[in-house]
Amino acid sequence: MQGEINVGTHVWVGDPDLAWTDGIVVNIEGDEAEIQTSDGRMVVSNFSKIRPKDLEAPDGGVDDMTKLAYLHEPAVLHNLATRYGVNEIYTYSGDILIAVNPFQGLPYVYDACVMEQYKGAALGELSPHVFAIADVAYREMINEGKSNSILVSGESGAGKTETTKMLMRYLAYLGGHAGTAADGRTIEKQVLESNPVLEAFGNAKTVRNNNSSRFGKFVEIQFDNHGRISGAAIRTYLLERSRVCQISDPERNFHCFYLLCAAPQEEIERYKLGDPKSFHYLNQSSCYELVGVSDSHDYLATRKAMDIVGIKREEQDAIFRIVAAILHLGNIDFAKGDNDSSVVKDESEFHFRMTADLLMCDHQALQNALCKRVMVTPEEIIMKSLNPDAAVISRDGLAKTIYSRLFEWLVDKINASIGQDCHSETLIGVLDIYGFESFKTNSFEQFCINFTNEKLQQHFNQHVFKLEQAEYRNEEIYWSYVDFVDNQDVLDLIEKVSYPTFSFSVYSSSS
Ligand SMILES: Nc1ncnc2c1ncn2[C@@H]1O[C@H](COP(=O)(O)OP(=O)(O)OP(=O)(O)O)[C@@H](O)[C@H]1O
Repeated sequence: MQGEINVGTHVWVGDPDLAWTDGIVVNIEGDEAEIQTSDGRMVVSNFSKIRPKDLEAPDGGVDDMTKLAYLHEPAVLHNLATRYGVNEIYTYSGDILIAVNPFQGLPYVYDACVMEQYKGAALGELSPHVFAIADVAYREMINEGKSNSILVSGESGAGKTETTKMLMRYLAYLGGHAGTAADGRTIEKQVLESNPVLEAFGNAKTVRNNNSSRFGKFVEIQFDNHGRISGAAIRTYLLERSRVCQISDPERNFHCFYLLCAAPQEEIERYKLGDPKSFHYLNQSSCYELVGVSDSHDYLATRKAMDIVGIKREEQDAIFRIVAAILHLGNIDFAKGDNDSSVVKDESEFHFRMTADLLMCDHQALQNALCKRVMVTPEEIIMKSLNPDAAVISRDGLAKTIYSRLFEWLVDKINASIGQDCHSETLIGVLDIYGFESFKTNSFEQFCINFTNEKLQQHFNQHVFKLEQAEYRNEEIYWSYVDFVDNQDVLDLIEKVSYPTFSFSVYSSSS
């Protein structure tokens, strides 16, 4: 790189605030260059943070990164920023589509005329678009008779879920109107309409996104021999269970808790709810409301969406009964009993009774589940009393388990209502999954999320670098080897671990 850069060369130089800024090299000494930046500053930088700038790059950027003279970070970022400046949010990098979140409605980008234009157009014939990717997946499925998957990846708030919705809308447009539910609703409509229900129970406000999906989703759209949608299934992964009992400022718990606290008065009274501030699972953060969002409106909208996806009124009542039970459960505190055991504190008695009543379970059974641990050995079953701290862990374990089972039940219910086509031989899958996460404190959940992403990255590396380069080598084509970070060793370390076998199993009654 250093050889390409001389005094007078136009370059990009690393900048702590802007990531990269452009300028001209005015002096070189050893490993360092002095650069006059285009915003009038003089900076000195090591060559490792300097990249050559292509002066012939078109003013409006290029629609495919492979057309860039230099394919380095500042060139890629500059190209995306230039295009974003003229509302071009999509750019190709070969046959991969990069989407930059516009954070504003762009109806003209997604309307019916645009869908019609992309129908059957070859990739690259029209401007980069998410519809073009869906179109290729669909055409290849029809022409080659094989299933395809589209992977939507990116960090939180990047726009994965919105992109997934656009993909689904376009696939529904291409393959719509084959199977209909008994009441005349099409399968594709039911899949799209399941979004508000999944979002109410699986989404939450985070620091980066007011409506962040706290689960991964793989939607399978099944097609018949004529290329028409004949069934669908939604599979979910890695629900962030820990959020049920632990939230940090200024985040919120899953939306459904706040929706229920803003339900009509009659329901509030039925479930003995009230101000969200009075519930431990909600008041660990000072954020209760979202700007521009009405929880009471969204509660009614969620009920309506549940009607649409075929969840009966009595089932809906049962769902919200469980949501209310979890809120009461979180308010149960424990005092020290005899011999290092714990008992429910007197002031929590009301919440304890409400939890048992709403879960329709025996009071003593709930007390045991919270305050005792059952250990099963080959010889006997041992009941061990828990101290108050352990009982709190047990309580939170129960809340997380009930919530994640409720979520799984909802997904199963939606799937049963949409219906799968067991005769379908081809499908298009759309995977919308969290990107890499790295927080101040990382837990097992981050480990699972990052491991999944590392596996997906490896799949990408395998196809984009390894197989491609192997083919060049076989065909003796001259190319310059692309160096990339290969974390296969890390994956092997995790995946090939052999677990010791235990001679007895431990069963905790609450998890
Ligand atoms: N194509 C788009 N057009 C308009 N607005 C968009 C678009 N993509 C994203 N947004 C806006 O950005 C917000 C965040 O997007 P989205 O929820 O899709 O992100 P995400 O990558 O799925 O995040 P998370 O991983 O946290 O769930 C959306 O609520 C929407 O306001």
